[in-house]
Amino acid sequence: MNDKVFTKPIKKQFEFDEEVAAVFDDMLERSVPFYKEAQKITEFFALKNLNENGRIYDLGCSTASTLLSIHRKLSNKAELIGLDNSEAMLTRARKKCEAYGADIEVCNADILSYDYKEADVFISNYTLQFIRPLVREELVKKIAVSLKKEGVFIFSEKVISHHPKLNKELIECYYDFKKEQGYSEYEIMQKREALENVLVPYSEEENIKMALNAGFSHCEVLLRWANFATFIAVKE
Ligand SMILES: Nc1ncnc2c1ncn2[C@@H]1O[C@H](C[S@+](CC[C@H]([NH3+])C(=O)[O-])CC(=O)[O-])[C@@H](O)[C@H]1O
Ligand SMILES: O=C(O)C(=O)Cc1ccccc1
Repeated sequence: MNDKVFTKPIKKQFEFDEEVAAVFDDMLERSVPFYKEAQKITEFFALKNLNENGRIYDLGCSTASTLLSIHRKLSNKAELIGLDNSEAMLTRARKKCEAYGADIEVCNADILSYDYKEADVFISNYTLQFIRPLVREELVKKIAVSLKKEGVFIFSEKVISHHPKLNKELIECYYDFKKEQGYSEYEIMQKREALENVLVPYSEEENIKMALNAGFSHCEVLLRWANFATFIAVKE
């Protein structure tokens, strides 16, 4: 279904409710530049770092698109676990997994309080940005602790620049992208307002610092387009 969520006046802050979940795959593909490329690069590095009988967690899995793309390429036995706290998203995730006959576990859980088992790979695409900064750092520490030695954490985020002029231009560049995707100026402004204080982006440097502070030995960018980036953090 096509995303028309912000064509009418908004009454509340942005939420991952039934209305958003129903159009979510279209919303993401039209709202995140190079979404499919970010998914492909996530899939590549996830598979490279997954051992036989290993485990991958996807935090904020939404409709399970990323885990399904990994599942399609999987040649060894592994446990794929998707976590999300929106039942509306998980209903769609389960339907898709069933349709593809994919053995993926999807759980309704808060990624902040979940009791993680040891894993080879953690993924969290466009989700940390919705976690309050103070607890965001704690979550990344928890991920680092739960990873095996040499395990990786792949995450994607909307990013800001601390150079005011450049930041303004990055946002302008992104709004041009959204217009090209068929969103009207009204929809763009409505969504911007709904996301205020809900989506809190860090800069590229702040994301890398956060990973290093959390115990990762290395973190770098795999892909960046204007204000969207995909990172990989490695645990030694
Ligand atoms: N505390 C939380 N606990 C669990 N889930 C949460 C929490 N907070 C938010 N979520 C969930 O995180 C997801 C973020 S969307 C991820 C896209 C996906 N990764 C993709 O690549 O297709 C990103 C976006 O919409 O920009 C939503 O499904 C929320 O319900
Ligand atoms: O659409 C936007 O304005 C964004 O910042 C990206 C996004 C994509 C999907 C849900 C929330 C934010």
